Amino acid sequence: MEDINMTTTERFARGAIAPDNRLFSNFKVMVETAFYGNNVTPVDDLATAYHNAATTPGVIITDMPVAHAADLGLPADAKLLVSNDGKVVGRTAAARRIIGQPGIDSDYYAGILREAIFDGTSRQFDRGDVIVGLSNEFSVHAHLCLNHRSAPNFYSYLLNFQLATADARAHYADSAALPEDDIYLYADPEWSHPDFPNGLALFDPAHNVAAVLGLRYFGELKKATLTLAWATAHRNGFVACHGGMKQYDLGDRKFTMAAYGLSGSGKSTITFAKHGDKYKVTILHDDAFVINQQTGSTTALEPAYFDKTADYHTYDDAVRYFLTCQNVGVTLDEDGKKVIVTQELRNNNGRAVKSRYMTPNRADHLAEPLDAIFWIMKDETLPPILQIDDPALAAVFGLTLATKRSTAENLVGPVDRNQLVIEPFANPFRCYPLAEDYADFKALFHDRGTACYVLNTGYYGTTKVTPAVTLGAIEQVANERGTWHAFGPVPGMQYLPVDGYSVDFADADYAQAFRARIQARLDFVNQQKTAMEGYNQLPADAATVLQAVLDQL
Ligand SMILES: Nc1ncnc2c1ncn2[C@@H]1O[C@H](COP(=O)(O)OP(=O)(O)O)[C@@H](O)[C@H]1O
Ligand SMILES: C=C(OP(=O)(O)O)C(=O)O
Repeated sequence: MEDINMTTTERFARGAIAPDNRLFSNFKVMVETAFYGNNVTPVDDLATAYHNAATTPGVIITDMPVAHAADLGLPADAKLLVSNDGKVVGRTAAARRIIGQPGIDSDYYAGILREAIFDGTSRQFDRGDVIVGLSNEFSVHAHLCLNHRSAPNFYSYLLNFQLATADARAHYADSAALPEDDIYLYADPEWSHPDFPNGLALFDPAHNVAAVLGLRYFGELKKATLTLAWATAHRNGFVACHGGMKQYDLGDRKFTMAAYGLSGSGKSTITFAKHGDKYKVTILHDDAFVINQQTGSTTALEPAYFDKTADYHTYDDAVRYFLTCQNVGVTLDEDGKKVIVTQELRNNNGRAVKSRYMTPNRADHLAEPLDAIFWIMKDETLPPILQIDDPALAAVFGLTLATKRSTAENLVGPVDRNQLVIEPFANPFRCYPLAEDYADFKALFHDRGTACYVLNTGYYGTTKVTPAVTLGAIEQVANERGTWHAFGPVPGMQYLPVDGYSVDFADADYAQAFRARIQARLDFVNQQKTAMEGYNQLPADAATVLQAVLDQL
């Protein structure tokens, strides 16, 4: 069977097509079958995908040329394409349902999905193939079947992941075999159902299939694919990371770091920071990668970047690398040319798919293990940067990563964006028990001696931590320059003094506020014993570590 597949399984010997083959499930069969309908057209080259996108009603073909068009396999005169979604301009976490998790009635969702797929047969779809994971250590074959009306997002998808061209297939043909299904993602934004007014993103992670229904935002397709790829990685000896990763070449040594943060919290800003071009920086990726648990090496999952356009003005040099934009404006420049309007003028969370050429020193795989992990939080009681020396505390701070939701997310119901939320390891896409990620990250700190820092990219008290402060702090860590001070009475934690962000545990209000935040973390750990029928319950040491901090305060 293996010899007719790449790293994951697409084809099956006829005798292996049976209910006792663990690679089959009803969801896998439902989703994959839809790909072969006569309403589905295969699209296997970027020129066709570009043409389909450019001719979709409402798409704007700007007058902004795409840099490196030919290198990317695009028509030489390809332009930046703009498509806009409507009311919802972010990812809807509330739409996610994971088969196999407590409270999810798999028969009910099987019925919903069969009906959705039948409903889709009245529309035209496109299908295409990509590779997720850009090294021979980890690469997964993935297939998308998407409503043709969403041709702009189909084009973005083929750009965002590695298109499975004959060359790319050959390149990854020798990859480590993964005993897993290929990924199949079916998506139909025109689906609607009264029970799911905010859409439905349904996953059968054990069989690498998902259906994204009634949702137009490109990030849904990207993150659905990563959800399955991360779970596959996790099952096969890799740590799944929702983070940005880069490596500084400091002459006599290298400094390899990753920053983990919830959507919109600063991963891209930190990863792409140029530090005034003082250092040669190699970028692995700003959103997703996996760590090989045996060797510590890292692999990026996507060649391109999908980022906010908030910090780019129309004439920013980086805009040359924008391939598509979502939820941004268009106006005419002084020559009457159609150009994009960014900086959130039209709506929040304007986005662009940008090519890898934006980062001249880009690597898909780094052999050197991580020197440091930065947890990005938004917790008013944390100074701009903390160092956590104690490996147990380092893992527990990642486990209880406290942050706020940004406009990258479409919040359903009365959810306050200023409410502190705990999002373990900044990964709301995990579809396996949390204790497994806790064990993986704990091993990085305990066994590999990876250093740990916490960045606060929100407010410290009422003072905003600016990107300049965050980037300056990271630079000091990379250069081993700063002088660290004990963080009040907490053993194993230190902070880097920054003007305007003083730390004073003698201030009773501050000490009390910090204590309350540690208590909130402990409460979160304890709640996992019963929440979701204990699916995410944690080993006792997680609570013990937090209780020990509380006892010191
Ligand atoms: N201290 C900070 N560090 C990083 N980004 C910050 C900070 N303060 C504000 N920001 C802003 O927050 C946004 C973070 O977005 P981005 O880096 O794209 O996040 P992500 O990659 O995690 O989705 C940017 O607009 C950035 O300018
Ligand atoms: C696109 C997303 O994430 P990020 O802001 O991390 O790029 C997302 O979560 O939908």
